[in-house]
Amino acid sequence: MADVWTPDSWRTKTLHQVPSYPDQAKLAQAEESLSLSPPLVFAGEARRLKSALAKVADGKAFLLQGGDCAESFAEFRANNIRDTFRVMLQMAVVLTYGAAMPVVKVGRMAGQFAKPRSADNETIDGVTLPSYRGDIINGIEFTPEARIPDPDRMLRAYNQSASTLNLLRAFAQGGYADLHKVHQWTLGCVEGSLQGKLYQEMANRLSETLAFMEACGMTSETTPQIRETEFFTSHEALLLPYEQALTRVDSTSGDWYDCSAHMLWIGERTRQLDAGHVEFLRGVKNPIGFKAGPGMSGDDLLKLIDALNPENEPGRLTVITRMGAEKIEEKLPALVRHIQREGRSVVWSCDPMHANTVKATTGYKTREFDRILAEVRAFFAVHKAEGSHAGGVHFEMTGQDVTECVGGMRAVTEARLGDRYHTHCDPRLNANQALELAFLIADQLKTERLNGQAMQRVIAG
Ligand SMILES: O=C[C@H](O)[C@H](O)COP(=O)(O)O
Ligand SMILES: C=C(OP(=O)(O)O)C(=O)O
Repeated sequence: MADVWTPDSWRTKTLHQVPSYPDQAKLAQAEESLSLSPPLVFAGEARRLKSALAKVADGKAFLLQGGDCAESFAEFRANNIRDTFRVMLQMAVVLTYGAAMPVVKVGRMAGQFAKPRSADNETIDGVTLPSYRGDIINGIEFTPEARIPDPDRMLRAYNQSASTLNLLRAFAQGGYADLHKVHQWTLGCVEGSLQGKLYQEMANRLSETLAFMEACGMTSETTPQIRETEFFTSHEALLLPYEQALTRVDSTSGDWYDCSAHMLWIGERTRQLDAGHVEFLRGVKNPIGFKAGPGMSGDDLLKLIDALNPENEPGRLTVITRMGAEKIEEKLPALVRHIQREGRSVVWSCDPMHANTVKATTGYKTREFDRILAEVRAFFAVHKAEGSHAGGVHFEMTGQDVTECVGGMRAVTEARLGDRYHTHCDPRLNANQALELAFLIADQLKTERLNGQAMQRVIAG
């Protein structure tokens, strides 16, 4: 790894999953245009998220990270943004209730466009074309023209991210997220389901509490925590020309921040220690994460942690494990032990989506809700056994009533996958499935909290 980091030092490294643009002059123009455009987030916000994540690392808060697998130009609608935001709010309320601790909300939104792929090419009916890599790179249409990487797509993704972020900020701070509106966040597709009913009951209890607090003088006007919420954005920092172009020096601290999102992560396919993505992210001061799949050894994990967070700063690093329901109990304990033994501070988060992808007999890429649940349950069990904090979850989900993952209480069956299968890449949880998971996690967090209290009583004698 080069000693001196610069925003472009990644260019001297091996690159995985970054496209070669045939039109280099157009690429340079797009990068120039982005580098002259306003940042999407500012450094102070990224620092606030880092402080919030430091509390997660310390066992005093919980991270909820979720949103689209791949944002797309075609699905860019205010209602889609609002509905995903609503489900995130609902999940956060459910989790806050269970955990009795703050929930840090981070969307896979306003920038989650680029996708790493398992194969470079795709073949349909004997025709082979380059794979689709997300709307920021090429088009999903199966034509030779659409699949050519086009640098102008970066500008469109930037503009869409700016509008999305603008709306998210308005929702989070403009009154929509006021806790008095807890009943109104319910989506039509959730009404009448068991999780919808559970949510209504919890919302009723919350309303009573708010009425009590109001009687004590704490209202939306007096208490910003009731009136508004903090909502952060994140995406996989895959397309490095785009990330570099949005990287700026913060005038307050003199440090570099990638201002395309508050938090960035490195994917499972691009976390090689000596390659470009690790090189780029080690130099920006945002809170960052990386995915850890079942092939990760304790030593590899430690090396990556030390490369990305040499000062062991709490909140800087989130390890997003994605082991698969079958492997997590075998693989995760050793990693947790190793990191505890070496005294590193990380947020442990569970992505139960990416190692549980299967192909349905109908040909659709899907995930079984039961396996997602099983990975989440095992994640909590392992952390409980190792005495560490199960810090967060990371989901691909949407507020839309899609049929992409099979199972759940309002079961999506394999035969119905085709009804509303809209994802541009991987299958997402729909609103009902996401809320069902939130209730399960809330139960786990409640158990963790009550066990902790019991332990405190024993220690106190
Ligand atoms: O979302 C993540 C990846 O891009 C995705 O799982 C890769 O999918 P593929 O195996 O279809 O390329
Ligand atoms: C590609 C992703 O995940 P992973 O790197 O874990 O496969 C993702 O989260 O979109």
